[in-house]
Amino acid sequence: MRFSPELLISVQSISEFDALVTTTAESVSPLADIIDLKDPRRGPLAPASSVLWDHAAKVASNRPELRISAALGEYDEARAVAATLPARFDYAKMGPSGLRSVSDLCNAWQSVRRSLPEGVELVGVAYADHTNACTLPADEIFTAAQGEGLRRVLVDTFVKDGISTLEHLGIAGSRNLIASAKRQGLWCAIAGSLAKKDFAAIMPLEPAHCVGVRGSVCEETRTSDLCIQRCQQWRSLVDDWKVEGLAI
Ligand SMILES: O=C[C@H](O)COP(=O)(O)O
Repeated sequence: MRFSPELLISVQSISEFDALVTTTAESVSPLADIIDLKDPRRGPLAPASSVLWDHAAKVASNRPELRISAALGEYDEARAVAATLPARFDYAKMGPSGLRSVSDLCNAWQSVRRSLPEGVELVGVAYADHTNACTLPADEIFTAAQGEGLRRVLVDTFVKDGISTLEHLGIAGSRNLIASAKRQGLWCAIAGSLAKKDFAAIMPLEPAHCVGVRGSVCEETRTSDLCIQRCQQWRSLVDDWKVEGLAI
C-alpha cells in the first residue's frame, strides 16, 4: 500500500489563502491538503478574522475538494467564537492552555462542540511544551480525546520560540506519542516549529497522518508572508515520502 501523509499549511490573510487555493487549482497535487486559518501574531492558535473565515468558506463552498480548518484560540476565546464559524469549515481546533485536568478539558471540548455548527469536526490539540501552557501532557490529552469521541488530534507548540515539538518531546517521545494515537484509532497530526529535517527524522520511525507547518513556509518568521516556493518544497517532500506496505 502506498502511503503519503497529508500536509496542513496555516494562512493568516485572504491573499495567502487565495495564493494557496490558486496554486492548488493549477497543481496536479494540491499544495495543502488542509488549509488552516489562524492569526499567528496573537498566539499559537489564535483565530483569524471573521472576514477571512467568511472568505474561505465562500471560496470553499464552490470547491468541495478543499479542506479548511480554523484555529479558535484557547478555551475562553474558542467558546466565544465557535458558534460564528461558517458551517463550510471541515475542522476546528481549540488550544488546551490552562486546562489542567481531564475533566476540565473534556468539559471545555463538550462546550465548544455544542457551539460549533453541525458537521464541523473538533480536533483535540495538545502542546508539546505543556508546562508552558499549564495543561496536561500530550499523551494524556490524546487519551482523553479518544475517550471523548474525538477522531483527530494534533500536537503543536504553545510558545513559538523556534523550539520544535521534536525538541520538546525528543525523537523517541514523538514517536511514542504518534504510535499511541494510532493505537487508539486517532488520526494524528504533528506540528510545532517543524523544519524539513524534523519531517525526515520522525516519519521513518513513526509516520503521522499529517504534518502541519507555518513558520517553515514563511518568508522569515511565522508572522511574515507565506512563501509559495517553500510551500511547494514541503509539498514535494511530503509527496516523495512513500512507504510500501505500511498501513497506518
Ligand atoms: O497548525 C500548525 C501550525 O500553524 C504550526 O505553526 P508553526 O510551524 O509556525 O509552529
